Amino acid sequence: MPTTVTTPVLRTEDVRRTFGRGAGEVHALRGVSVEVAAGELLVVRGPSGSGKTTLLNVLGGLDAPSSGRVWLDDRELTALDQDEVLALRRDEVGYVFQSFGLLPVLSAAENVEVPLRLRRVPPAERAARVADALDRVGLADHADQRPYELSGGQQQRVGIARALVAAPRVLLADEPTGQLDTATGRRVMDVLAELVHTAGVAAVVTTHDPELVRRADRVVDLHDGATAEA
Ligand SMILES: Nc1ncnc2c1ncn2[C@@H]1O[C@H](COP(=O)(O)OP(=O)(O)OP(=O)(O)O)[C@@H](O)[C@H]1O
Repeated sequence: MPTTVTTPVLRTEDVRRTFGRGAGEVHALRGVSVEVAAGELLVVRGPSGSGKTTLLNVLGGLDAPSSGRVWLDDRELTALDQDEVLALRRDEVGYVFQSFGLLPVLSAAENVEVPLRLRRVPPAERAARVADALDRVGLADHADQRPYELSGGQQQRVGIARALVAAPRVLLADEPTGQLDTATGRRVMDVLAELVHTAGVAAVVTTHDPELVRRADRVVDLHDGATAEA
């Protein structure tokens, strides 16, 4: 039987993150080693204050660990300078935010288009990719509506389309269903999980929702900044 070797796209090695000093020191991450492969949905679960957001920030290059290393493919994020990390983030990482993070003056299509403009994709290609991304999240008929004209679940699906439109290697989502009612959150999570699998993106999603965990390929529990595989 041939064995399938899945090389991780994103990986941390003994990452520690300490905030403050002396008596006020907080050890947000205490030696976290995680990895996620292409097409894999890794859910990071943990109580409030366990270090989930800190871990996502470190994975996405928004924050640097106090020690340890982060790799995106064969590039060590923790060894790059700020401009290189910025470029990598722009080109290879998509984010989904708990509060959707859509620009209120832009239509759904224009919101989804933003990452393509940042990458200087030509207009005709932008239009085709935006239409395809909206179609994939089931919002082809809502392209011209502004965020306030959409439900919470629809807004988050726009957020997912925007995160994936530029075909990033990595998708990071911090409690993406945290602002949605349970049923809507689960439908949004179905869309997210399916797109992660079809797009082959390496995804890390934090959550409290036990149902969301069910859609994960792998679950890591975080407690006081330390991990245990569930
Ligand atoms: N910039 C910072 N300065 C000081 N302490 C911080 C900072 N960011 C996070 N922390 C602390 O690190 C710990 C982990 O925080 P983090 O936000 O990563 O937890 P979380 O699991 O995402 O929590 P929640 O589920 O409430 O969002 C907490 O004790 C928090 O107070």
